[in-house]
Amino acid sequence: MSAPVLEFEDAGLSFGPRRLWSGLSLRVEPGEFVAVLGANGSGKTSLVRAILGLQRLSSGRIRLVGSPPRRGSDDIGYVPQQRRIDPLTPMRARDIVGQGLDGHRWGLGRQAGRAARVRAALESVDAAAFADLPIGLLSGGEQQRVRIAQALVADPGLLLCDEPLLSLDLRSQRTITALVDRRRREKGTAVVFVTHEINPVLPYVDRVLYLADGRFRVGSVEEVFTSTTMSELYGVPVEVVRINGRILVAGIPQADEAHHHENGAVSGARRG
Ligand SMILES: Nc1ncnc2c1ncn2[C@@H]1O[C@H](COP(=O)(O)OP(=O)(O)OP(=O)(O)O)[C@@H](O)[C@H]1O
Repeated sequence: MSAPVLEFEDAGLSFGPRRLWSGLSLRVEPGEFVAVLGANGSGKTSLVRAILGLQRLSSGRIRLVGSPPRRGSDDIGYVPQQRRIDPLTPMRARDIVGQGLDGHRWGLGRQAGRAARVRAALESVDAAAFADLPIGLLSGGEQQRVRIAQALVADPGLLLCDEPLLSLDLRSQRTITALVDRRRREKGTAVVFVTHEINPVLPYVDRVLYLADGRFRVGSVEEVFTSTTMSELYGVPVEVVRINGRILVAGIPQADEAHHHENGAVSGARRG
């Protein structure tokens, strides 16, 4: 078996008396697509911060290509939560992608080599056509493709995405998820993809890490998205049904119908 790109060993994180998760063991292999789901406040972003070396664990350890996480690691391409960029931002798409090389081993190379890398990264997300456009003038979905190109330009072993689909329409969601899938298939890049909505990633996910109420479950979609597992995780009856290939989850405590259920799906929850 190949060495894991990312490994959690009996990892735990608590803030004071509040336990987000503990006893988490997980190996993410090259090319694997792992979706991280859970209610608001369940600890998804804290998990991302721990992988980035920005948050110390309370127990256990994380290994990234065999080493402890550290800030600015070459091994991670990070896509932060989607947010609109100011239309007046003067940078071009290619400048944004080039920032992904700053501080990396590729960043100091010849200018021609750098330009070729940036071009290849933009092509890999089908964004070459807007390389010279100001980033602020692109649509939300186009901006997100540029962010993914920035994350991939230094050729990391792990693509770490924190809710990259937020505020994107269904078509853009499909484009982004398909591009991420293509990358991991072609280059073996492992993917950890935080999302509150399983349906957009359903065709691609190998495993799910679902966080809830200090508990978690790791497994295939079929293993995690069952009424039994979800009811155990939340400690109340939760119903999971499949309709037309989509997963609907009903009964998560204090679900905020308005906040998280775009596309008609019910799979998130907001805890007050
Ligand atoms: N540095 C910190 N100190 C104390 N509590 C923290 C700290 N960071 C996060 N928390 C708490 O830990 C919990 C989990 O936060 P986190 O942002 O990881 O959740 P999340 O699953 O990403 O939520 P959301 O879906 O709303 O983004 C929250 O209750 C948060 O207030």
